[in-house]
Amino acid sequence: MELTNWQYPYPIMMNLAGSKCLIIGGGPIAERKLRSLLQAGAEVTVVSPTFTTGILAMEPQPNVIVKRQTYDPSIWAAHGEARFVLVIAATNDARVNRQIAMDANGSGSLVNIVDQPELSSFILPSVVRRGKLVITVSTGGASPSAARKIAKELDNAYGDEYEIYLDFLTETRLLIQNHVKDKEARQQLFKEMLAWDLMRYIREGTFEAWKQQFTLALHHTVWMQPQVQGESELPSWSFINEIGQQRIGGGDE
Ligand SMILES: C[C@@]1(CC(=O)O)c2cc3[nH]c(cc4nc(cc5[nH]c(cc(n2)[C@H]1CCC(=O)O)[C@@](C)(CC(=O)O)[C@@H]5CCC(=O)O)C(CC(=O)O)=C4CCC(=O)O)c(CCC(=O)O)c3CC(=O)O
Ligand SMILES: NC(=O)C1=CN([C@@H]2O[C@H](COP(=O)(O)OP(=O)(O)OC[C@H]3O[C@@H](n4cnc5c(N)ncnc54)[C@H](O)[C@@H]3O)[C@@H](O)[C@H]2O)C=CC1
Repeated sequence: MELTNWQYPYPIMMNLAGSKCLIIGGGPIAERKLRSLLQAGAEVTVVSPTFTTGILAMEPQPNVIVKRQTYDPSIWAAHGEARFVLVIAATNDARVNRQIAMDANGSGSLVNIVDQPELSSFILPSVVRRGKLVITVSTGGASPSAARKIAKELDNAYGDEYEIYLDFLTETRLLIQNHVKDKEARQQLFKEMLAWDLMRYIREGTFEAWKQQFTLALHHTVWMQPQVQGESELPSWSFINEIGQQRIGGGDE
């Protein structure tokens, strides 16, 4: 279906930890959306007269509130000031879903109407995760199956080593941010880090040994010595870069 009012979707990553969300409907589609909202740390109210066994199994969780009733606009008022950040209309009744889209208007909530993307303010992509790495695929509603298929291909292409890799980059980036005061040197270093063949070390099993050597060497650089912090005379970043490129085992280069 052509999403007539979806000319140029704006992709964002949201922090939903502790945010209140609402799902109307209790079928497999509602269940799928509930699962992903809970993983994101949201507090979810689910309104429906019937539920899948999967939803009922999630009911005891402290951040799941189940209401056994058909949709009623009073849910907005009953909820008072604390508005729902996200609302998902996932009933199998297109008219009810449309009504929810209208009632949500002006509530400040973003809405996903599972059978009418043209009434939605957000839609969900297919997702592949490797720790901090999140790869999302969207076709803007053109073909959810195609989005899923492409995500599956990426799922195969990006292995678990990316999780280890990103954890290392996070750790090292923080360390460098805290210790290397010179902005240009910092940014140069972040770029250089990407050229190090760390994925190869991870695959070869030499990563842990390399990391130990790297961390040790990094802590011995002038940057890590408290007395030189903030001083104008900074050593060249290329020193750390040299350490980064030093391989351990796995043959020579
Ligand atoms: C617009 C959107 C709104 C939204 O839900 O956010 C939407 C709408 C609709 N989906 C329909 C059908 C199917 N959807 C899936 C699967 C997924 N659908 C998802 C997202 C989206 N689906 C949004 C657009 C995403 C995009 O294209 O970028 C995924 C990616 C994410 C998620 O749901 O979390 C998730 C894969 C998760 C994974 O990776 O596994 C499957 C396959 C399956 O279930 O296995 C089928 C059956 C096959 C088919 O139709 O292709 C129908 C027709 C209903 C009917 O005809 O009855 C509509 C309504 C319409 O098209 O009008
Ligand atoms: N966006 C997506 O990814 C997809 C969307 N769909 C659409 O999503 C709809 C829902 O799919 P399923 O979960 O498989 O349907 P389903 O028929 O299994 O479940 C519908 C649920 O909605 C509840 N419901 C019905 N009327 C209600 C009301 N007035 N108030 C509250 N709850 C109500 C029912 O009790 C039931 O729990 C489908 O009709 C289809 O159009 C289908 C496939 C994928």
